[in-house]
Amino acid sequence: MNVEEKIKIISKNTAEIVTIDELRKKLEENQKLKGYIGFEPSGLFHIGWLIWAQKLKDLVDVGVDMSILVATWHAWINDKLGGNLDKIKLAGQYAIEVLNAYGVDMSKVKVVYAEDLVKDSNYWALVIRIAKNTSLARMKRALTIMGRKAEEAELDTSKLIYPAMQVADILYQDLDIALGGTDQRKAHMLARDVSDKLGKKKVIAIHTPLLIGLQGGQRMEGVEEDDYLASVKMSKSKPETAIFVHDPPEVVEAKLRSAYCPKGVVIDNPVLQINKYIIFAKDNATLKVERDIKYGGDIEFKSYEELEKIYSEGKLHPLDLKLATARKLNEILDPIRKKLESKTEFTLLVEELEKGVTR
Ligand SMILES: Nc1ncnc2c1ncn2[C@@H]1O[C@H](COP(=O)(O)OP(=O)(O)OP(=O)(O)O)[C@@H](O)[C@H]1O
Ligand SMILES: N[C@@H](Cc1ccc(O)cc1)C(=O)O
Repeated sequence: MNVEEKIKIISKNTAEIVTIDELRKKLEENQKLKGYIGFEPSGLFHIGWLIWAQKLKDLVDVGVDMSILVATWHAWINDKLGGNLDKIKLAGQYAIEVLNAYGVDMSKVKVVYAEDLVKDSNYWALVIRIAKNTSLARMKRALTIMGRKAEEAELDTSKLIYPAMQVADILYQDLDIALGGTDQRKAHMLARDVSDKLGKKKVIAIHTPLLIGLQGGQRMEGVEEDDYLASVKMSKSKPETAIFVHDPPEVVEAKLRSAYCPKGVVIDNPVLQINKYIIFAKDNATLKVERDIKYGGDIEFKSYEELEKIYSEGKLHPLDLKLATARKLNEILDPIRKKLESKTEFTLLVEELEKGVTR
């Protein structure tokens, strides 16, 4: 695979790469690249996460040495799962299982637990050096990477340490690439800025888009784009906005039937976004819409662009799109559901998490 082919695969369905020139240079120099994504293991895995899971897969496919950080301590700081570290760890194993079932070749991905990093005093030296090079205001603003507002730094002091830890995760592991949704941007920019001062490698940030929640969104003047997206994204702590990977087929269909999807509207339409970022993210994907002959008969889309065009022209009824999307999404989720059903420890965890999601 040549450099341009690699770049094409890496950049497909990304919101931004900071910077693409740095990435190209490293690929041209044939450097062996090390990348990571971190996540807080705090419960149910929703389909928004499949967007970065796909990118994780792509990066593995082009030969990047990827690791996944199970951010147990970070989740604990962020008050997830009632502060129960055992449950947090189990939720981490559950997410790894989902990634495996989704088709990420986990034999090629190193799984790192936050415990592995925090046991080394050098890690903590880095955290302090990062804090020393970051203003309090910037550290507070970075709290959006944990789904919190800057003011929430006042809740307890550990929250202020979280962004420095996330930056230390990157610098400590000497990474070339940090992957995450666009809401992780502030951590990655901070890592890039302090790396110069600390004489560390400047990480390349790859950001995947945030899937909007099933309720869609209402843009308001004066609200910054990042804040808007963070408030309307599909989120596990707002289960009513989300389709979870373990949801049974009929639940997936019911959720899609009631999703925001006005006729002809493309912007912030979750059903179209599911097509763009999840269904058509797969090679050679198609979407078959079954319709009565009097409504134009069956139609098969071979690319997302084709689908978007027809939909924006009002030539495809929302319900037809929703039902076709449910069918296709269920095909993608089927192997994940089957894998999870066969593991009782995870079925119990899912049941428990469904009863009382804490953040
Ligand atoms: N709706 C989404 N679409 C795409 N990626 C997402 C979405 N929500 C979160 N992510 C990405 O998933 C990773 C884990 O995020 P996070 O744990 O904050 O998920 P979450 O569902 O928003 O959880 P919480 O509701 O607990 O904040 C991050 O890289 C984040 O950017
Ligand atoms: N901040 C990320 C989780 C994370 C934690 C530590 C990291 O190094 C990376 C990512 C989130 O909320 O999902």
